[in-house]
Amino acid sequence: MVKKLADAERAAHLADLPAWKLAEGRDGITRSFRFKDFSQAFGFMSRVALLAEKADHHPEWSNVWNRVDILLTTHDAGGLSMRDIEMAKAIDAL
Ligand SMILES: C[C@H](O)[C@H](O)[C@H]1CNC2=NC(N)=NC(=O)C2=N1
Repeated sequence: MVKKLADAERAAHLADLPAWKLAEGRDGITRSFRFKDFSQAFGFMSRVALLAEKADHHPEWSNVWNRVDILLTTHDAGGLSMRDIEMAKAIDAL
């Protein structure tokens, strides 16, 4: 059973993810992406979707034209877990 990260763990892992921030009002991490146009944004979302399926760990996200906003939180843990950290690193590596 995946567990929520403790405060000290969060700080350590977030130091490696400078583009991600702790979410307001949700126990997770968020990042906003801007692309040239909708087609680029959707292509990015398609790649993230494949990562999510492979990891069985899925983002909460929204898309408006060239903007993609992602929240990563672990529903099974009720908050931020290592699965979110690992998914954020995989997304940053796309
Ligand atoms: C049954 C399935 O493995 C689980 O529901 C997975 C699916 N994707 C998931 N995604 C996220 N973000 N959190 C989860 O706890 C989670 N659990």
